[in-house]
Amino acid sequence: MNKNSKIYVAGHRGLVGSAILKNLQVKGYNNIVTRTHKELDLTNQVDVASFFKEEQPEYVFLAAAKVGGIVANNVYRADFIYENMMIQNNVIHQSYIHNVKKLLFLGSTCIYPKHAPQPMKEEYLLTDTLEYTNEPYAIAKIAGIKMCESYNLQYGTNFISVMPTNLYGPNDNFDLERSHVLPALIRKIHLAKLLSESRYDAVIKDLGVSDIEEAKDYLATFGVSEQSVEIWGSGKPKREFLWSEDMADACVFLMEKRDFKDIIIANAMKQSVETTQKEIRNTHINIGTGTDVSIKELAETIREIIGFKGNLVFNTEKPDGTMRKLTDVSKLNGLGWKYKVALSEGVERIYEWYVARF
Ligand SMILES: NC(=O)C1=CN([C@@H]2O[C@H](COP(=O)(O)OP(=O)(O)OC[C@H]3O[C@@H](n4cnc5c(N)ncnc54)[C@H](OP(=O)(O)O)[C@@H]3O)[C@@H](O)[C@H]2O)C=CC1
Ligand SMILES: C[C@H]1O[C@H](OP(=O)(O)OP(=O)(O)OC[C@H]2O[C@@H](n3cnc4c(=O)[nH]c(N)nc43)[C@H](O)[C@@H]2O)[C@@H](O)[C@@H](O)C1=O
Repeated sequence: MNKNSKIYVAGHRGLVGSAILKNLQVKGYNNIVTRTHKELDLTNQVDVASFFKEEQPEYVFLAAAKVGGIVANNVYRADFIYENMMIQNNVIHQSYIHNVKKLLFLGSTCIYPKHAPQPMKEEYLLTDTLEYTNEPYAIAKIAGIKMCESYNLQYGTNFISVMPTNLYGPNDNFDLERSHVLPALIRKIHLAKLLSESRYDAVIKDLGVSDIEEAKDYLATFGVSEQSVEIWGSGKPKREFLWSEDMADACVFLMEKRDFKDIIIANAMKQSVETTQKEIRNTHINIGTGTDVSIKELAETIREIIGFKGNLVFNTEKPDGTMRKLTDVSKLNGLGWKYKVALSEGVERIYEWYVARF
């Protein structure tokens, strides 16, 4: 990519897309194309084809997707599989039709088997069954990886796939039902603290309701009160969290440095056919920190940073999901990239961002 290359960032207002856009702008890329969801619905085949014909982007970051936490994935199963498959089919296929030089597809570590050995290496893909709560989303993501791989092999395209761990940062979704754990706990614990300090105007404003009784009733449905905050599940599952701006930096780094064709050619030159085929099946790359914490530890860190004195109550009626999904990041580290923002620093930053924003 050179600084004048035409780059399309799909999903540029989301958690990851907004961080990729910022990273590219800071690095001096000056020919970036974007469309909001309202301007271009990526599930619409005809509209996506017209967009590519009109704009002819040279590089594509595919950060638009239907995304949500464990309950959203479990409840809106049809939406997760349908929308994600439609978005990625349209964008990947049109990128091939319009000779896009390189595309970066974002998968997720939930593509790996529920009981994969830890830490999870790229080669564990498709070796066992998936976690059921997010199976439709994971199957869509696996189809995306295989689509990139298949187009590369059949048509000689240069489409690369990355598998990020759980992400958090500015422009995240803070919805109490549909979001991921980290933004959900930031908001729940923040609101509990405001209640405990009788800062009712701030609670009403945050929730957009008309009075404090309505706010308290609503929060009670999520187990939030001045004395305590409900944490879903047992608190025992472990998760690995990566700051979204580090994630964006890794994406731009890989887009600049990594080529599918080079990997294939290099491997074919030096290895047996069998090893080359194995490598072709594992061209996706994990993006993460390589360290994880339990949900209980995460909740305690957030409670301490926010300064809430109440209790954390674990609701085991809610799903735990995968007990552990730690990435093996040796491939990424070997290419020369490592994360910068530690979890405690990231939680402080996102809490500041949340308070300033809301
Ligand atoms: N967040 C996480 O922890 C993780 C995310 N990922 C992956 O990273 C990528 C980005 O996720 P993230 O930034 O968190 O998601 P967000 O929900 O924050 O952003 C998704 C973006 O996609 C846009 N979008 C969704 N549907 C459509 C559509 N039909 N047409 C056009 N635009 C659409 C959204 O627009 P709008 O808001 O207007 O609908 C939004 O800008 C996804 O592929 C996700 O699977 C992978 C692992 C972890
Ligand atoms: C990124 C990843 O995100 C999803 O997977 P997940 O990691 O299981 O997602 P999560 O962040 O929602 O939960 C992590 C853990 O935390 C617990 N937990 C506690 N209390 C709250 C809570 O209040 N909200 C949420 N959401 N979870 C909570 C929750 O019960 C679980 O044990 C995938 O569906 C898929 O989208 C995907 O790839």
